Amino acid sequence: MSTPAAAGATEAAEAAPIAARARGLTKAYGTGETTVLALDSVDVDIARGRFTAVMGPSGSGKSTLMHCLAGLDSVSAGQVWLGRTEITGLKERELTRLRRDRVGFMFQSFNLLPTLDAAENITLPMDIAGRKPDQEWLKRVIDTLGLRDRLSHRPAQLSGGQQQRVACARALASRPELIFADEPTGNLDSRSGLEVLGFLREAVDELDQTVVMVTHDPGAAAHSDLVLFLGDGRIVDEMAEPSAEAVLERMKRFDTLLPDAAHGHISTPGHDGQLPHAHRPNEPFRDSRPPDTRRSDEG
Ligand SMILES: Nc1ncnc2c1ncn2[C@@H]1O[C@H](COP(=O)(O)OP(=O)(O)OP(=O)(O)O)[C@@H](O)[C@H]1O
Repeated sequence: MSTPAAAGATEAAEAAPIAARARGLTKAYGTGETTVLALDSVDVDIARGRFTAVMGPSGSGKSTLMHCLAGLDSVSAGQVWLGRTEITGLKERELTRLRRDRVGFMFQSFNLLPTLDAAENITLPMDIAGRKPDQEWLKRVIDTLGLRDRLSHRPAQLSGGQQQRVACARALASRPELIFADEPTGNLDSRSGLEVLGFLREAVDELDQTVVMVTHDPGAAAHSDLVLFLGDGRIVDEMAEPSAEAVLERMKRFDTLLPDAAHGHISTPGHDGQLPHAHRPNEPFRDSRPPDTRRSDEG
């Protein structure tokens, strides 16, 4: 199903296993004087089998980047590939099929259907696609997430953490090439959030899945292999093997100076010296564990 343009990227994709790639990705909202440049010529490679976190101040373009990489939003300029398939230029029907077959999504709001029980919610995307779940895989996902005795419960009968675990299982059920998680722990208490992060980590380490997670939380980002930092619609930095402390320190730098290369000057961000969302009173993860123990208490 590759387009001719995607065929050109095939060799590169084979040389370096990437799950998603963007080149010159630009996204503008609105027109004329009200135009907002949400993404400004972003080049990014999402490595296969890795856990990538996307961080940055509020309005820096995190969600837009995720939506464009996932084919949920159109781009204004540039190219995006999912695996070897160039998705920019695909028709909506092709995009829908591609998302359904190859991408898993987890959102802060869970997006579970209230009339279906947990088991039905987990397999819904596959049912819609007319695909039979791999029962062995499904069993593993359900057991790892501790959902075995909750399968017949509807969302209203589940706690927030359990609902998010169902959403996590749904994202994983079809063994997608790439899982996008948008603030997956945002609505969870500390313990449930750690569980979900632990499972995403395990999905990468044990099940060879690829995860891209947008988060405001340095502690959550510390579960990733690589943090991409967005500022003003550009990737301004990255950090491998992050610790919560190092991510927090990097985020603090957004509070003082933001390079505004597009306009050739340094500007201050438009908020009041607070980390965007990172100082939320209910923020569950930051500094909660020493970096050297961050993977041992999960699973
Ligand atoms: N549908 C839209 N129409 C107009 N502007 C938009 C739209 N969606 C996003 N934007 C603007 O694009 C910029 C990037 O938004 P985006 O939601 O990607 O940022 P973010 O980093 O995810 O922010 P947050 O951390 O607050 O969720 C912002 O200036 C935002 O106001």
